[in-house]
Amino acid sequence: MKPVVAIIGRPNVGKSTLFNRIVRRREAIVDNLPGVTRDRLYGEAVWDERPFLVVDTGGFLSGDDDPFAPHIRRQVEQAVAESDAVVMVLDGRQGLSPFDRDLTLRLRSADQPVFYVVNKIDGPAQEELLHDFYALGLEPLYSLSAEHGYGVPDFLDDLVAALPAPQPAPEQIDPEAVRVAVVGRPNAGKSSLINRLLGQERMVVSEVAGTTRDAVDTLLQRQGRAYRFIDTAGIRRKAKVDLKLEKFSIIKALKSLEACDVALIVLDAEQGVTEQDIRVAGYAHDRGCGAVFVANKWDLVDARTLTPHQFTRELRESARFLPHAPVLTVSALTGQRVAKIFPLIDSVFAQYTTRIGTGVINRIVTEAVQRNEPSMHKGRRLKFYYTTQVSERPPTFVTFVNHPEAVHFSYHRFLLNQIRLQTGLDQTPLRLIFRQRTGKIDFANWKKNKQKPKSKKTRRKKR
Ligand SMILES: Nc1nc2c(ncn2[C@@H]2O[C@H](COP(=O)(O)OP(=O)(O)OP(=O)(O)O)[C@@H](O)[C@H]2O)c(=O)[nH]1
Ligand SMILES: Nc1nc2c(ncn2[C@@H]2O[C@H](COP(=O)(O)OP(=O)(O)OP(=O)(O)O)[C@@H](O)[C@H]2O)c(=O)[nH]1
Repeated sequence: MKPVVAIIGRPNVGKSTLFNRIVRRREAIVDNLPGVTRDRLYGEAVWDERPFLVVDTGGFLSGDDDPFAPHIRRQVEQAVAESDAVVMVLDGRQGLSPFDRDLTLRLRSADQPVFYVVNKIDGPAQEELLHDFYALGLEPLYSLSAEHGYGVPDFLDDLVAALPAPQPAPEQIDPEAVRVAVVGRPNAGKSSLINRLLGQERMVVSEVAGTTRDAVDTLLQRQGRAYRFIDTAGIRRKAKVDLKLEKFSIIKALKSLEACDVALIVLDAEQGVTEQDIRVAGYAHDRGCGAVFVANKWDLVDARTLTPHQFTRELRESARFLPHAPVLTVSALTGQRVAKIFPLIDSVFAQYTTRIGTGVINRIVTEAVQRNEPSMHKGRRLKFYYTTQVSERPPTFVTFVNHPEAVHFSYHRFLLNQIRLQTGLDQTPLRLIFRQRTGKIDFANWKKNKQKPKSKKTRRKKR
């Protein structure tokens, strides 16, 4: 699992510029489907072969919010508490503000490593702007230019060195259990739903140390199968004491999604589909986990004005990037249809972990290509040589092509839809990756070739 780095600081110091610089190289390649551009508060980054997630907390606030407003303080404090490292950005041109002093005092008691970054130092000549910051005794202090990149590599070297050691992938921690994340905006009914789910039948429920930092998971057995509800022990207890301190936490949601197989995305059906719901769904999409939309509070919906069918259509329209997530309308309050959730988790999980034999997938793609040939590329025909499943969670296929970069996204989508249709995998995300392959493939030795890629020299000879 990837560690999370939170970027904090007052408005306009350059948090989003720094964020973009850190994640830029990755962002361009993560999404290949159109219509998925969303306003992102977080991104994946890799430095020195260490992957991590970066969260731009500036996105939590609107531009002119008073930095001393209690809700903003709380957001920042929460971000600090939940991340694995904190980057506090300061403005080298504006100097220190009361807000900076206040925040740095609070950060002294943080458990995580804190990096102080003085931004807008666009070259060595400007280092003298740093005196004030040194005087405050901030350590470690980095001067850099997020805009131009000056000083950024050194800073990143130290940042990744301070991150916790990479954790084993969740499926290795707990190979038996289905890991479930329950996410959704505040007040959607997550805790009510969890309590209703866990109370619905005779189940052995226990709390275990979490798969994410500082979290306590809920473990349960149901009909001979184990489920791990990630970071939910706190949510359950909170409902009992009715303590409503916590607000929406993007970092918590991200971490739970990182660690899960199946996400229950809880919505408040009475409120309709909101932007925040779609944002949460977007995280699930990015993560590539299985997902189920749980439209809660259905008891409050007037059946004459909104049918489950209409609600589903509205949701599908807004979350087009998750067409495979089943939608279920429930009421945590009355228990209506809550019993259908576990069977849905099971069927999504089964698809999410499916393996399709090479012969089968290869035939599906070959036939699809024969039926609907791709357009030419620079006067040459695109050739699809061979398809195989390379991993599951989610099922991921690689197709070898003579010109991978020339496959149009609509053709990519066509092939994915064909795979969906022919395999019946309609409830899980699927991935299809195109790889370069020139000339004919040696089927018998394909596996061997994959492990030991041919040297450039022999490949050139083949052409
Ligand atoms: N000269 C200089 N300007 C910078 C640098 N980094 C950011 N800026 C400028 O500072 C301004 C604010 O940058 P943002 O990245 O939007 O700041 P932010 O902290 O995300 O702001 P909020 O979204 O309001 O929280 C922009 O006009 C940037 O162009 C830098 O390294 N040098
Ligand atoms: N009518 C009705 N009310 C519900 C239902 N589920 C939850 N509620 C109410 O909605 C409110 C929020 O429920 P919670 O379970 O605390 O929601 P949550 O998503 O855990 O909230 P946060 O802690 O803010 O994230 C409470 O007043 C619940 O009683 C439901 O199915 N029907």
